[in-house]
Amino acid sequence: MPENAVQQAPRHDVLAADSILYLDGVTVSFDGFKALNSLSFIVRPGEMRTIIGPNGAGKTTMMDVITGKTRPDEGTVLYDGNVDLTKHDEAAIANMGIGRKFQKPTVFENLTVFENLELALKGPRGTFAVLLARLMGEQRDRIDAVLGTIRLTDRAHTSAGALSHGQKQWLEIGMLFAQDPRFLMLDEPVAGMTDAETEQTAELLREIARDRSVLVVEHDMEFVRNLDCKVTVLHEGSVLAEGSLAKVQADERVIEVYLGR
Ligand SMILES: Nc1ncnc2c1ncn2[C@@H]1O[C@H](COP(=O)(O)OP(=O)(O)OP(=O)(O)O)[C@@H](O)[C@H]1O
Repeated sequence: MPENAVQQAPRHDVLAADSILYLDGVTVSFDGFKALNSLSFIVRPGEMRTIIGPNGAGKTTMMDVITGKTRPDEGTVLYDGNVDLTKHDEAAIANMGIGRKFQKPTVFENLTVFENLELALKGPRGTFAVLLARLMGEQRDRIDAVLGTIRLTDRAHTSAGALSHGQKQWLEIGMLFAQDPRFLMLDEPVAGMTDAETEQTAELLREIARDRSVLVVEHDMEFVRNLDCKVTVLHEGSVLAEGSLAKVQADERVIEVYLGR
């Protein structure tokens, strides 16, 4: 190579540099069927992103790849610009600050709201034994702050089992938020919520997203509109369209495979 030639950086180094999540050409096959088919998209630090798409588009598989539950057959999955997530297991990835909320709430019904948050704060996947340890003042303040964010301050000493479905979802979001993740993924957080709860959930997620990255998989278009962020449309394991909700809603291909049905 001539002495003054500029060496071309690999594409992913350039594009990944300013990303919290970078997927490039990610393929996952199940018995020859491609659940993800060269999936590529980028989430910037501090960004909130919604992922929409018909059933079977690959949304769950995508989250499984990010959290280390499923290994891709091909492709690049980088966190924070340079951490190759395909080389780490689920526990290590959770410890890096990637939180995932599954569709159904899994709070401890017999414990109070406060105790649930206390467990979440005492360490990932905390045990009951840690309840015996005294809370530091700082942790108490953190729980109080989280209670405010998830709109459950006045339910702090109610048992979680007595909460409405929507409030249980908020509590679980709070349990993840308490651990201060840098990147939070939520799977259909408003499924089964009332309209009022759905609206409040959009508000609380926008608050949470002020100082972290959030990725929301969702079908409820009114909720997606309220989140007011960039939307990525998945179809057959790849990105079909990306942009503002208005832009993807006007896309003929999106209407055909998803919205128009
Ligand atoms: N473990 C598996 N073995 C075989 N096929 C699978 C497996 N997991 C997912 N699939 C298939 O891969 C495709 C993508 O599934 P995935 O669950 O990721 O889609 P999705 O977008 O999350 O759908 P939904 O909105 O219904 O949850 C589907 O056709 C599904 O049947």
